[in-house]
Amino acid sequence: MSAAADRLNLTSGHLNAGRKRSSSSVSLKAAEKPFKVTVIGSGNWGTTIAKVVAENCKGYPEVFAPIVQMWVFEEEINGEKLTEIINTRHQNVKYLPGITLPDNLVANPDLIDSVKDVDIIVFNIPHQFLPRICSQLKGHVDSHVRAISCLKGFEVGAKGVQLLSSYITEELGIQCGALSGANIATEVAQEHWSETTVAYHIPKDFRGEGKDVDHKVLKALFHRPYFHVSVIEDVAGISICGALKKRCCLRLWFRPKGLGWGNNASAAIQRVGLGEIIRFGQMFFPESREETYYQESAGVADLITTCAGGRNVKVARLMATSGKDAWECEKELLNGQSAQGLITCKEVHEWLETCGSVEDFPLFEAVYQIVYNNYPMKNLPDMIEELDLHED
Ligand SMILES: NC(=O)C1=CN([C@@H]2O[C@H](COP(=O)(O)OP(=O)(O)OC[C@H]3O[C@@H](n4cnc5c(N)ncnc54)[C@H](O)[C@@H]3O)[C@@H](O)[C@H]2O)C=CC1
Ligand SMILES: O=C(CO)COP(=O)(O)O
Repeated sequence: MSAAADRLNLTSGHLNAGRKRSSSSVSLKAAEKPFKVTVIGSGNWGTTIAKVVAENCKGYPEVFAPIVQMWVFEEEINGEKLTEIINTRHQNVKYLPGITLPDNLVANPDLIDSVKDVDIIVFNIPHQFLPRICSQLKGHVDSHVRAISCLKGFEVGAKGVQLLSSYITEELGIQCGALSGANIATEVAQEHWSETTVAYHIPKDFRGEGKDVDHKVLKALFHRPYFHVSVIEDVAGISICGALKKRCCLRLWFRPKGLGWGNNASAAIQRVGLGEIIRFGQMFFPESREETYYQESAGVADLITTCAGGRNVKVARLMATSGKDAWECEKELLNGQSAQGLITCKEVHEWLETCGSVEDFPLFEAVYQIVYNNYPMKNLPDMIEELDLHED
């Protein structure tokens, strides 16, 4: 293949050097052996990202193998296996109804088989299932494999609070970046324009352009005309935003409306929440960059969209208006999907308690007390105020 012919032009997007956007096309070297991609997870976001990835794998056969495997936690829907429904009718009728999936996306219920000979794994499951998935994958994933985590959450355990990408790297011995943004899954699935942020560090054992995953390959894998990708280095920054915005703050965002308060109250809570997210990053992940919170889709933009229409907000709204507990509301509203804010809220509280830092995060703590100890929501302003006074 000639030097000119073995390079592809990605003209629809911009690859970022730091935050400098370039509107010029990106030249991508054809892969020596097209990268084989597997998506682990088939929920609302898992299926959406699998659709995006499968479209691009079909579109760039010089870079990616055309068939994309999607590992599905098998279940029966009206007597039919979900994998069979996806592979024959090309729809995930339970988690992403009404969206036609590309026919090169193959649902596979066998986790180990789905990662056979794979080069790139895209993790996309609710974070509470990650430890079990990783323990099953151990020994079945070669160290040359690269990964991207689309999960939003932390792993909190004996080692403290860990990014999920770092957890995957530690458990499986593979380089892992992250994808996070203002991305309500159904909007992306319907191809309504959205932005996202991918963050990835090129590892020391990088094997070279055309042989290994770099920022251009990741851009080609995730960028669509309706899904614009910026690729940066700050894995910690985008992961912290994704985990904390909905887990610990967001649930409150809709509460003001549930309580009959207005936009001013919502804005106040978002302001305090953003401050606490940044403080959390600075305290526990000093490598994260403050500008990521303001400039990237994964930062304040995700905060805004999730407050406006995310699942955690819907759960919070029902809690506020019905008086039911969070888990009842999750069950009633989400048909098997997960409002993971409920779990992260507790995990973060326990971690802050261990560190003696609860008082540095009055809003996070107020959310925890409301969800787990039935503190009245209407006391929120005072709870934040009181804790502020404590600080003084
Ligand atoms: N849905 C959304 O709009 C967005 C979600 N995210 C994040 O993406 C990640 C994945 O979320 P979704 O795909 O929306 O999941 P989801 O909330 O739709 O969860 C359902 C998924 O969990 C699976 N599941 C149930 N029990 C399981 C088990 N025991 N083991 C393994 N899997 C099991 C189900 O089969 C299904 O695929 C989460 O971290 C979420 O925070 C990020 C951006 C947008
Ligand atoms: O992460 C999301 C949007 O970016 C979706 O948040 P929810 O899980 O609250 O729906």
